[in-house]
Amino acid sequence: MRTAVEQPVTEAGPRAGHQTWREELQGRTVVVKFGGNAMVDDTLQQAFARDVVELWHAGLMPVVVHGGGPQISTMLDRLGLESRFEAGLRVTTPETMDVVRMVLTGRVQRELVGAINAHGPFAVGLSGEDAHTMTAVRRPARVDGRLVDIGLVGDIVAVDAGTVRALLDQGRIPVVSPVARGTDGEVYNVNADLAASALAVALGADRLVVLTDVEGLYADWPRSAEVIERLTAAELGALLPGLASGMLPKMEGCLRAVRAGVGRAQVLDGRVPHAVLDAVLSEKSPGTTVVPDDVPSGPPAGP
Ligand SMILES: Nc1ncnc2c1ncn2[C@@H]1O[C@H](COP(=O)(O)OP(=O)(O)O)[C@@H](O)[C@H]1O
Ligand SMILES: CC(=O)N[C@@H](CCC(=O)OP(=O)(O)O)C(=O)O
Repeated sequence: MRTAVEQPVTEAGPRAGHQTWREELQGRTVVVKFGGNAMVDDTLQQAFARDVVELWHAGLMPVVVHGGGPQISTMLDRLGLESRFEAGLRVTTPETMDVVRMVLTGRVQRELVGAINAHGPFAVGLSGEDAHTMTAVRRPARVDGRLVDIGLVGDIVAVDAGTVRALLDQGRIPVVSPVARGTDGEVYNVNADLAASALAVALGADRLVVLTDVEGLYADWPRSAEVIERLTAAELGALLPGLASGMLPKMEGCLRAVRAGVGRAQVLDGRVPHAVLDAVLSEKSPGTTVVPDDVPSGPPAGP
């Protein structure tokens, strides 16, 4: 059971149109992945921080997993190092890994923790490395049917959610960086969508919400901007091999989550102010929603 943090928040409160706040929201865990592309706009980052605090006030237990791909690329560029991706995953040399760790845990996570804590003593930042929260093994990328070595990129094989759960029980909002300890003693760079998915599964979360810089999964990207509003895990499984770039790990994360018991996974446009709040607290279901195979078709009801 969650205990209240000491300092009450005074400025955050219900937004108009959210009369659907209900008893059933109490105590639900929602893992929110905040993508690096949505983070480059400072106003959006402040709005996101406020939304997360509002979710907390509504009785939910939000957990944030952040990205930072563009921020890593900018820093690599400044240092004269190359940014290269295979199947949406960054090719990570030991030199790159130092920069990834520094930017994600040292800068992006700190900024987000600061933005949330402008509303009260809520956020506590941690890296997937801390207290064995995330353990990974080296993963290659699949490119044109071949497995390609991409260096220190990890796939999560174990999550110890104890520290995150303890923070939630204390009334905190954990902010987690997607860096993992390897079973071989190395430190691994983990795609943030896949890290959020693994954490959502380990926490038995009700929802995984992924904020990005497009409206959702486009059916025929880049030719058309028609968003797929809802699909089952089986339908997504069939589409997955045809997906490209950043959308591939994102949808792979959604698929893994709903297959492993998360109630639903949503990909939303993080450029829309308060997207996460509208998606979680109202019946509206923008973006793309992935549901388990046994959920009947039609608009999803409630959280
Ligand atoms: N089918 C698709 N639908 C939508 N976006 C797609 C699709 N395929 C590839 N993309 C690309 O994926 C990008 C989102 O992934 P990414 O850049 O990794 O974002 P984030 O930083 O939020 O994780 C979009 O901006 C778009 O360029
Ligand atoms: C292996 C891998 O690709 N890791 C990502 C980690 C950050 C991330 O995923 O950030 P976004 O969510 O903003 O894309 C990277 O190095 O860019």
